Amino acid sequence: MDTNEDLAFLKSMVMERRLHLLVKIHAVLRRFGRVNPVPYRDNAESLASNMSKELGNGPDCADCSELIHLLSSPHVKALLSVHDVVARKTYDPELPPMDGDTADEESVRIVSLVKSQEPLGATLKRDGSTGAIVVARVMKGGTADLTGLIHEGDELREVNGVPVENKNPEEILPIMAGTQGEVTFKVIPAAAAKGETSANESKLFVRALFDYDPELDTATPCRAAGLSFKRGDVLEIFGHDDDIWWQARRYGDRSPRAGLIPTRQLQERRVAFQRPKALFKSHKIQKQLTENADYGAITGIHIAGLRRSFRLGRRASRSIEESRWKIREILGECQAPTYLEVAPYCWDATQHHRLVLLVGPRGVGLSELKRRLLLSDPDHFGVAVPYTTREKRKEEEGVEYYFVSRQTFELDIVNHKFIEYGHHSGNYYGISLDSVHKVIAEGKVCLLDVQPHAIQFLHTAEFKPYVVFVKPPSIEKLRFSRRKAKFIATKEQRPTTSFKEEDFEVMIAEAEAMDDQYGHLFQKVLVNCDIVSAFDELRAELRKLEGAEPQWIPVEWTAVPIAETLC
Ligand SMILES: Nc1ncnc2c1ncn2[C@@H]1O[C@H](COP(=O)(O)OP(=O)(O)OP(=O)(O)O)[C@@H](O)[C@H]1O
Repeated sequence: MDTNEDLAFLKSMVMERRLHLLVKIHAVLRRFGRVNPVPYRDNAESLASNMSKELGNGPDCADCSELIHLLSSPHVKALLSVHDVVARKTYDPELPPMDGDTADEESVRIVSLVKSQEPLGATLKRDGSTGAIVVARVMKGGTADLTGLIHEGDELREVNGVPVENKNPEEILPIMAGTQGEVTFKVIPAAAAKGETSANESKLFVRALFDYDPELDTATPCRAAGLSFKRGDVLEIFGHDDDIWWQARRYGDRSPRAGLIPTRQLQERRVAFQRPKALFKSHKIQKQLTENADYGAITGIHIAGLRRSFRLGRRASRSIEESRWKIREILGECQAPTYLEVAPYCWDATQHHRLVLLVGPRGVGLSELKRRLLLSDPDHFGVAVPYTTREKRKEEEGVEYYFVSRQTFELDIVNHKFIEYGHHSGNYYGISLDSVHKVIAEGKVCLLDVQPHAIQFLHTAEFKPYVVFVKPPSIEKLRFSRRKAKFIATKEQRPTTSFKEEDFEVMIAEAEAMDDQYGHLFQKVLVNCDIVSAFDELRAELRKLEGAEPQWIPVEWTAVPIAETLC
């Protein structure tokens, strides 16, 4: 028993008079079942009728009159009729033949539902053409749905004996509110209700890529029936044949009742209206990124993928993929972030690990978190070794860098081998897909910090990327937590410097811009305030990827092609 509401519902149910009568009938039937009585005859009804007639034709007598009166009472007649049915074991009802006049008559259904504190889970509307009150929606998992007695399109004639013709839907609610427990409806069933549809509905799970609050939605047909959700929530969708409103339930919610949410089409149309604003914002931020392209951070440790020169270089120029993404966005070709169809996925040891992508504004602590993960378990985590065209010093090939010629590097750029690349002090630096493949092939979790535009490039069934967005805390907490931290200085050789107020402001602005533009691609948002807690949280989150609990991943990543035969 979860809530007081459930208790109240159970109490009202066990106090129902009809339930008591049913229990009594059950007890009596069980008693008689044990005796196993055999019917003496199966025509008690006609026998009683004949007897009444004969007694009526006979002499007057008080006892005879009383018996005639008794046998002609509807209850006794009904009892004898039921007796005959049971004796003959002919339980299928025999319907009277339909004559021409009654064939077109409306069939009326009386439906009785037991009401708890919760709404019954159906929305009503007034039919524009007929003025009738009809059931607009039956919310999945609500009381009305669970009984199977009320269907979409049913026309309401009476509620608790009160006719509802010419009433507005809002006037009907008080009629129901006045009663405790049972609510009775007189309905004309919708034609569609005669066929069962819900059992065959296919299940659809989506991840919401935006926040939704029905209270703020002026277009919703019924605010009270709306379902609020946050970006990242997994939703189970029912009745997805409606173009405007879906019924949905948040996965893992205890309430079985579904709520209304905008459909993908509706949300895409809404986003299309907002797009020019988003574009303007992202351009502004992009300018900031370029102006501040020299920032980096110090790790003090020489692990591949954490080298300062690479990190400085990667920011100096935009990758080809970024340019493409930008162009697509400007042309409005990219899909509006609405819902992503997802399916449950469980990693097992026979598969490669998912790629872990860390994104965040400059200086937020991506390298620090990566470094701590590597040190915590070097056999489990790995980072992709970058490629460079600079001269090899006292380094080992493939440990800190792969050293390649300028010509090879440029060919690889043309062949889209780089996830990201950049220029620093006249040399190219870049992370190639080959480096990522190598780490994955070693059976390790590949940790990669990328600019967010690169996520799309890696969003494939092969990598199944798990994207962690590392964001800064409030500016006050940043000032306090970073007071001893050193930030990589510029390439003009100031080796290290402390964070300045301006760095914090840029960090927060960049984080907001990233969240606005790419937030729908993030699976985890990690606030890096205290480094120890942030690391622990990240470590725990990454452990979950290998746990028994299913992860929700895009459905196309799980699709196994079904072989077809040409005949
Ligand atoms: N939570 C934290 N508390 C205090 N110092 C931190 C925290 N997180 C990171 N730092 C420090 O801040 C500095 C910058 O961090 P880091 O180098 O990891 O940034 P980054 O996100 O990799 O950015 P970039 O790639 O631009 O260097 C480092 O000195 C790091 O040790």
